[in-house]
Amino acid sequence: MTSNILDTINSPSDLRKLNLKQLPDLAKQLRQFIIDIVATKEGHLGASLGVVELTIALHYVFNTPNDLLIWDVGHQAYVHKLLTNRKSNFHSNRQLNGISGFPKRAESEYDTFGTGHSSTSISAALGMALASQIKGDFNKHHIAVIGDASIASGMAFEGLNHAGVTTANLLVILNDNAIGIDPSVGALKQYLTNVKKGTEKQDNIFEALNFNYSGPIDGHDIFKVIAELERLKTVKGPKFLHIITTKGKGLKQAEENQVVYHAPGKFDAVTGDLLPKSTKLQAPKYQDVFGCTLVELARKNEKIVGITPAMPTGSSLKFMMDEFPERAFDVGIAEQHAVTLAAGMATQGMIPFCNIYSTFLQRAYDQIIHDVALQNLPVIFCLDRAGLVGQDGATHHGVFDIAYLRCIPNMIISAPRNEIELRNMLYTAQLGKLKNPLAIRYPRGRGEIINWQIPFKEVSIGKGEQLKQGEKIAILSIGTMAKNVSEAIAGLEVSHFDMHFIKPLDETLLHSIFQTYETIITAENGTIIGGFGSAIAEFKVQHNYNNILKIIGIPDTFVEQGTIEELEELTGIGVTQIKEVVQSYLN
Ligand SMILES: Cc1ncc(C[n+]2csc(CCOP(=O)(O)OP(=O)(O)O)c2C)c(N)n1
Ligand SMILES: CC(=O)[C@@H](O)[C@H](O)COP(=O)(O)O
Ligand SMILES: [Mg+2]
Repeated sequence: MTSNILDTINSPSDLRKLNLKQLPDLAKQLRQFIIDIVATKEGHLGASLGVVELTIALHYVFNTPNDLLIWDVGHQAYVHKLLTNRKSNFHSNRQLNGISGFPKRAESEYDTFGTGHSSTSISAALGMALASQIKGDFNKHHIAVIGDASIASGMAFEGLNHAGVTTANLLVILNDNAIGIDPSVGALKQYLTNVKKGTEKQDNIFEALNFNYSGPIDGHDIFKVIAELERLKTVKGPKFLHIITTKGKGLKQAEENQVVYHAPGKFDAVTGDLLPKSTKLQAPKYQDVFGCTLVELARKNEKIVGITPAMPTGSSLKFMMDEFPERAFDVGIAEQHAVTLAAGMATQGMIPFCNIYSTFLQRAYDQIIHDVALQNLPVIFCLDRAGLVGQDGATHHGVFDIAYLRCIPNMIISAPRNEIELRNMLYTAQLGKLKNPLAIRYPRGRGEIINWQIPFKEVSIGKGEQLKQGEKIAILSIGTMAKNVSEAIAGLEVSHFDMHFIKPLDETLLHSIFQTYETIITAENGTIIGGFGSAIAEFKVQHNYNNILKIIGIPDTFVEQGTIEELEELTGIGVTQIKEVVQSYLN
């Protein structure tokens, strides 16, 4: 019976006391630890199982935290966290007041750079390496671990391009498991496949960029990885180590179903089987309302094209990709490219539905302005995961899109309050009457309507509606915040309006509201700064109204991880908090 080595390990200095022969057992124990925790606490499983040996080797060979290690995306950093003093509180991973699901500088000195969005590690590691050079610290190593999908993103190439003309002590480790969340795509994927097969005839592209390339080596052979890392420690300048791993390594189901086990939800730690899904009839996930509706529409409208930057499953664009592979594109982790690709298509009369999570669309901000809005091209941005997303935390909450889109001329910004409204907005967007870029924001998770696939109805752009009649106070909500509002004001003599659009505002309705009610409250699942409430405040000022105005939204702070209910309460947009605000104006 092998002793439990993991019990004796809390930090890399403990790890470095082990002899090589003990490391395979440690790897086994780390794998089981992660499986046991993620099986009940949920989280990202496959990626961490794929880098157990690599993570041990890195902390074994390099003098972390003096040597600086960055995990690209960081969803694969669970082993890293277990080996850097966070084993005892790893059960709090991704939970309110617990540890983050991604590396976070404030959490540990070993988390040298916060990640969560992909493809940042090379630039950050190069920045650290050049800083070390400037400071004359020539003994420090700077290591970026980046996956095969993440290295295909533009920003990663920008980092490689710069590093290749420096003498920085930088080691880029490509963790090549041939998959992102969904299978990786593109010419680089084909190139890497050929390199692994030994059939690549072209020059090595990383050597062509002046990197000292080594590999590909088996990323699960801990002795080989350690030996290669030891060798690379003595090599000067930018280095590139190509390792081959299996996502989900060590758990049969995770290896065989890598897409699902990227983040499987709860599962049986012993058998590896997913827990049975509830058989109760449930409202659909918003992503499925998007995915199924787009297929329905695409069957009748040949101009519809769908685009996703590496999230076919997460966005449910996979349904259209399956049925219309010639009109639905996974462009890889390339949000900037996705937006301008859509713009190009729109110039040719196509109707592009560009589906990008709210948080990931942040990466393509100039493309939205420069390539789409300035040319007033009718691109339809489907912002999934808009609002608080829950356990992914601060790097992933889609709370900035209202503010970052609202200031852009020509933009139309809609926020359907439920699944039927989302369907109708998608339907309206492809009628050919749209002359502007349109953003449709909707949340992560399920809606509330079981029978949502009903006949389409055209939406009147820029029009709001009254949902409830009351006196003195009017509460204006946007999007699915309507649900919290209607629960909060149940039984109260308060009027409730769903404004449907953040831009353009329904000014006719707003004038009537400001001329009828003393107090106006706004509610949104987005930042107070620059959001929907700010737009209403601007309207109030521009038209010299003196009504009382209270804005309910996400405060000016980064919101950590937790359940959506916990975070709504924490940020003041939960039912109880909204009710307290309303009642304070009723008394
Ligand atoms: C900018 C950005 N876009 C999309 C995502 C969503 N995402 C998280 S992990 C992932 C796939 C990463 O694949 P890879 O780099 O190969 O790492 P692996 O999971 O295989 O270890 C994607 C697309 C993200 N985190 N950041
Ligand atoms: C790590 C990462 O960025 C993605 O896996 C993200 O967590 C997906 O979010 P959803 O689970 O909302 O699709
Ligand atoms: Mg990968």
